[in-house]
Amino acid sequence: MPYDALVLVSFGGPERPEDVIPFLENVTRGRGVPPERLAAVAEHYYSFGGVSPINQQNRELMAAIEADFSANELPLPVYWGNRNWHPLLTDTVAEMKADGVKRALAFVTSAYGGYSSCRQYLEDFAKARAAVGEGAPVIDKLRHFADHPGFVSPHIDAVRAALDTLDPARRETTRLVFTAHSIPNSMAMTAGPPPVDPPGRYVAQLRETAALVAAAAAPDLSWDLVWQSRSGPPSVPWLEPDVNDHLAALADTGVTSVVVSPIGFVSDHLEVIWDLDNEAAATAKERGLDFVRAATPGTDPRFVAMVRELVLERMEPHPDRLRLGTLPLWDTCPADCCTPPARRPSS
Ligand SMILES: CC1=C(CCC(=O)O)c2cc3nc(cc4[nH]c(cc5[nH]c(cc1n2)c(C)c5CCC(=O)O)c(CCC(=O)O)c4C)C(CCC(=O)O)=C3C
Ligand SMILES: [Fe+2]
Repeated sequence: MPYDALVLVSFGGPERPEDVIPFLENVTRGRGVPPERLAAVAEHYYSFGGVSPINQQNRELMAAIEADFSANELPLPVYWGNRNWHPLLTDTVAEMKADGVKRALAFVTSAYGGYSSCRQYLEDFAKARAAVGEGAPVIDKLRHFADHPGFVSPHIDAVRAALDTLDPARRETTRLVFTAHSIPNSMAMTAGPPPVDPPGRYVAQLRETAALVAAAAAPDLSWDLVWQSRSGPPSVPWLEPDVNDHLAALADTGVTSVVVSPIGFVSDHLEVIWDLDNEAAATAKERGLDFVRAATPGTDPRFVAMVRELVLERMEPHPDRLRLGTLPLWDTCPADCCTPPARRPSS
């Protein structure tokens, strides 16, 4: 077997109030995020006792992957490391080296292309390996899974289940609203291998996934793809419309009910439970919209099995790709894919 471990790599989040600010500093170092935005986001974390749910969700995902590997006789140990908070990827890579791991596959908890969602993770691998030095394992990232049935099917079922809670008499004025993390327009325009076709790989993949989920879950309903959790200085343009503005606009055109499906994410982390369950839900209420947020894959068995399928696929010489979409796909990103944004001096 050419690989001897799997490493789960994620964003990371604080689990104690005193870790919130150091975590936010790690996330935003050199990114030009204004202090007012940071202070506001710190409050979102404090309102949950300073505990982001993301680490516990990754512990559960890791346990589910281990159980699935073992049930399917795939003898790979599973590790977990984060970009921004403990367990930090560098410490994990050091542990992997100490355990004698030579060559690992990485499953990143982000389905799509783009700098923040893909290339920055490759940079995280390189930084961690450089810090560990001689003998650090090689780390190969598994492919984008935006259109993998193990990711799309749980989203389809979640949208169906959400729709089932809404008033069927209002079906004709019900709308599906898919959301993903906003990114700067400039980052969207460089997402993918050059020359990047507009609107960039991140947006193109999200549109394709949204279309797949909508077509299967509710072909009779209209849908939109909108953006959430905008960061950065107000002067820098990010993908729009924001989900809150969009909900208000929908209410003005006679929509009565919305299912909000966070297809940009794999679990109910803080961006989901604050920005949607709290903020977007409040916007909907203010505008008199019936609102229901669809679930994320989390530890859905199909999503967990997908990780194994991606690993096995990667070990095949001529892999048969399990996928529902048609956008170009590759195992190894070209070196000039998703160019990093210009760095801003840290404040
Ligand atoms: C594309 C994308 C994903 C999806 C792909 C992936 O999952 O990787 C994602 C996920 C997440 N983003 C998260 C949290 C944050 N993101 C921030 C800031 C930023 N995100 C960006 C993009 C993305 N972010 C960008 C371009 C910035 C500006 C700074 C920069 O240029 O890098 C900030 C700073 C404060 C602020 O919001 O301004 C925080 C706290 C959490 C953890 C939630 C938890 O704790 O449960 C998760 C999963
Ligand atoms: Fe983010």
